[in-house]
Amino acid sequence: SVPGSARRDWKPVADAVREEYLWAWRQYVERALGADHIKPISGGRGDFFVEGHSVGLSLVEAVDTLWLMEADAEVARAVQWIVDDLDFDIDAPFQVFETNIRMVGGLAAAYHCTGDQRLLERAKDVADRLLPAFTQSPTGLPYRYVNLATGAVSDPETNIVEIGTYIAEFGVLSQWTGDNRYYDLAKRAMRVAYDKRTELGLLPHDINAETGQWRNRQATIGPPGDSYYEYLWDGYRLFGDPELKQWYDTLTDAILSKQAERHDGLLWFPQVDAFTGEVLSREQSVLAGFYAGLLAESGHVVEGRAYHDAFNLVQDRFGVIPTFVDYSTMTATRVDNALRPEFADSALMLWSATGDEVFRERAHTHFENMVATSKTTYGFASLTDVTAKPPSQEDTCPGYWWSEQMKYYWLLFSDTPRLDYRDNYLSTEANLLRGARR
Ligand SMILES: O=C1NC[C@H](CO)[C@@H](O)[C@@H]1O
Ligand SMILES: [Ca+2]
Repeated sequence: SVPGSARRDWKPVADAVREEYLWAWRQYVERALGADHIKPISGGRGDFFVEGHSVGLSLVEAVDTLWLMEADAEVARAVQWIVDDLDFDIDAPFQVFETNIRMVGGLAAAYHCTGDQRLLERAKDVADRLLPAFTQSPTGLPYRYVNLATGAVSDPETNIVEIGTYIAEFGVLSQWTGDNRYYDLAKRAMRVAYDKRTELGLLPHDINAETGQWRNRQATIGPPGDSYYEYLWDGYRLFGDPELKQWYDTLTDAILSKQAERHDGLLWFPQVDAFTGEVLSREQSVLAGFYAGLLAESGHVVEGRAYHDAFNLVQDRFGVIPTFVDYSTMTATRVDNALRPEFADSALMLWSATGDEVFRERAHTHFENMVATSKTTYGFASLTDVTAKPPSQEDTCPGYWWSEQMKYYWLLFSDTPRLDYRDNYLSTEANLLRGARR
């Protein structure tokens, strides 16, 4: 790490992050309180899960971020809305994966930060409404959708992300309520996929929840493979389960030996055929950038650094990382970017693992470029073309913006007393489930 004298004073950057965030929060409260999304260009309201049935997504995603920023009046306002107006008894199909990482996770994090028991009750309420997706499944792999009011399940054509990204949120619910059902259902689904790994030790990414059959041959560490691997490690980190670590290590060793590739001196992870190892595509999703942080925190620091170096070259080249780049030609094959947080996510993880200032510098560039390209009338907008001059915006702000990159920047630059920097856990949606210091 850098000697103290050379260490930059990051407080002005932390202040700027907090100022931008509280400005955006005021626009949301004034114009879209209770809506899943604010429309940042028009100031309108938008639904995420189900048209006409907002569940206050951006507000739920914001609570722990506001708390970490010591914006306690804003926290109280958000909690009041949740207690008074959030009702999950909605006769419509909700996507199980997205509802878990955003709503169960957001409410669980809000409870962890504030200690308000009513928030744990809400987290349990919505999690209980998701359970039929698991208990109705003949394989234990959850269906993709469940009706929150009737428990009717639908769509078995799923993937390893949507069957395998529950153990962090379900595991803390089991810990905090004493009911092991949540943990056991989440782990069982992960085991089913792991036990179907190929001879090469790789996993295809699409699977049928009713038959347990793989639906494709391609393996990826990007979507929809990414958070399955992330949650194997996270489940071990949070709950000490040695089986999860063994599954993670087995799959990660296979990925590093059969799904990693050096190109122009940089480390990349192509999509490969899980059964033969043949390279199928050298496109890299911006979402795959999380993997640099996961490798670093799980003991593969050299590879984690190298993968972040690769994405940093893309950030330097484009300013804002395109949704897909082909690393063999360094061209953008999809030029949009929906305010994706992964580069900042892994910068925080790598800074935590190494103490190396370079990761704060890279995250600072990510913050500055986001403000310069996404800030608009009533908030921050997703980009439709990062290569346009100036980059073009669309009238949407995703819920994860309220939970992810602004929190990563704040934790990187503020040294807030509200976080135990030595022992904490952020979920794949950056929900703080361990390490709040009240
Ligand atoms: O794991 C996730 N995947 C997609 C979103 C961010 O790109 C977000 O919901 C979360 O980080
Ligand atoms: Ca994530």
